[in-house]
Amino acid sequence: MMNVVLGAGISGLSAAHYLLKTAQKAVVIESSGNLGGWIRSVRKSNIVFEQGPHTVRVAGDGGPNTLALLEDLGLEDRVSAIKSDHPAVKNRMIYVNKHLHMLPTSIMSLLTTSPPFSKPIVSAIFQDLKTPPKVCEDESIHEFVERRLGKEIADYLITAMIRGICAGDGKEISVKFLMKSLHEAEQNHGSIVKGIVKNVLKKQPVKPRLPGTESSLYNKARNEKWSIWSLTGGLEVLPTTLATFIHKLGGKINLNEQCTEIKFDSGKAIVKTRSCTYEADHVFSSLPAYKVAPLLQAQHPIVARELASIPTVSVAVVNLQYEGKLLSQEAFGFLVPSTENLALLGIIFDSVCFPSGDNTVLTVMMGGRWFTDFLGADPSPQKLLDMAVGYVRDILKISVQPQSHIVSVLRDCIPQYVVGHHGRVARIKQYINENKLPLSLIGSSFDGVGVNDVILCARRAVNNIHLK
Ligand SMILES: Cc1cc2nc3c(=O)[nH]c(=O)nc-3n(C[C@H](O)[C@H](O)[C@H](O)COP(=O)(O)OP(=O)(O)OC[C@H]3O[C@@H](n4cnc5c(N)ncnc54)[C@H](O)[C@@H]3O)c2cc1C
Ligand SMILES: C=Cc1c2[nH]c(c1C)Cc1[nH]c(c(CCC(=O)O)c1C)Cc1[nH]c(c(C)c1CCC(=O)O)Cc1[nH]c(c(C)c1C=C)C2
Repeated sequence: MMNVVLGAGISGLSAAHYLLKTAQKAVVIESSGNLGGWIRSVRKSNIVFEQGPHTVRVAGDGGPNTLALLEDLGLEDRVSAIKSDHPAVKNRMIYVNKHLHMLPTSIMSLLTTSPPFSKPIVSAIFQDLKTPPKVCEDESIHEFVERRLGKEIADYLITAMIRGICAGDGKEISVKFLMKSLHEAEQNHGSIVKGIVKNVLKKQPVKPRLPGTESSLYNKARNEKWSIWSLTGGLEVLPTTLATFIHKLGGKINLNEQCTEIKFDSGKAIVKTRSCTYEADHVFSSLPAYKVAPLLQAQHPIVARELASIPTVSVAVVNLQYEGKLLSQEAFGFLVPSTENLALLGIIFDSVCFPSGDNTVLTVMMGGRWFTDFLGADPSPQKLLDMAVGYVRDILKISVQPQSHIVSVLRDCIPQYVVGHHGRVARIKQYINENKLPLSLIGSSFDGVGVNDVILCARRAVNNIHLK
């Protein structure tokens, strides 16, 4: 079987790897001159600055799968793990009313009142139990949490979390993005608490693990209680190592080649680029939905319209390095809820997460859903640097100038799973199935925005064409 994979980000490279491992052929077509898509690690002054993802989670459906991939690639010794008792895991803060507040983590802290909350978090349980259910297919995560758990939790916790995962607005993002099971609990049992209790009492069948996702590395991660990890040299080591394996297994990666059209004829796919036409048995597209839409427009305008309506947001990322240990809090970083009305989304304390010598390393993230409102259409690197340094000075009280910095604008880097997203994705998949198109849509626009999600999605897509 000849397969064309569009995009050499982590999804496209993973799909090619899985295809080649099952003795299929794969050619990867990438429009830019780089591997890894949004995974970008830049070494400067002997420090690795991450412009995209910083860490990957061990937990969740995709966690074991990614660790199995690392083991397959021989990257076990490069893993830099952060255990669950590390301050970067335990301590997360939010910035509210011009102050940083540690989020409650222990049972005790849930029982006591601590600012910015006016009641103990545990009181949300009573609100949930006394609130009648609202029957609905989907709604915003803010609306759901405000109704069931209270306005403060929705305003402070939920909007911050949504900014820290998809740089989006909690009032637009679907409840199913992060709280699918809690939404189902309300729909099926009338409240979150009742749903959770019923599920605990009803013996849940053990979810079978996807074959091939077992690994000694995951067992080690479990035994040693890893929570998140990165790689020595930066996360970009993962896509570059994948590319080496793809070449070794006989696959091809064509950089600087942009796909311009996909057509289907007699069960085959015709993929056009500016310089070439490829005939393939199957196409795996890992491009963001808004970039796949025009490629399908001529032959499949209905699905193209659905794809084009999955929005994205841009994020300005400013990496900063200061001499000396200047942070007064040991934490992963802090997030800014939407209530604060700031361009700043949050700051990651990289030097708390990973050893960085006698330096303070920070990543300032700005814009997201509010990019043009606060930063304008095309902010200059100097403006973004000044804003980032200003936030660090005002909030973290670090008033010296950074020794080095990198400013980047990540255009349309994170898809937004707005209310109705899951229905839209189901319709797109149904269209592809009904029309028997030899096409798999993978990447972060559809079934999860994290690194684990997109690698797992690539694996499932490759497994699925085997079954057809
Ligand atoms: C700022 C930021 C922080 C993040 N932090 C985390 C984190 O901490 N943890 C985590 O798990 N995840 C994080 N993520 C998410 C993670 O980075 C993404 O899920 C992942 O990188 C998406 O990979 P992908 O391969 O699906 O897409 P992409 O990386 O977008 O790759 C798609 C590729 O397709 C190419 N392409 C586009 N158009 C064409 C065309 N017409 N023809 C050929 N090629 C084309 C692009 O150049 C690109 O290389 C973060 C993302 C961002 C932006
Ligand atoms: C401020 C902006 C952003 C920060 N990180 C991201 C953005 C847009 C992107 C991102 N972060 C996470 C993921 C998903 C990973 C997954 O689901 O596997 C993505 C796409 C992980 C994450 N980061 C934070 C949280 C609460 C999560 C969810 C999972 C987890 O608990 O690890 C918090 C957080 N992100 C940022 C900051 C400054 C911050 C908190 C202090 C930056």
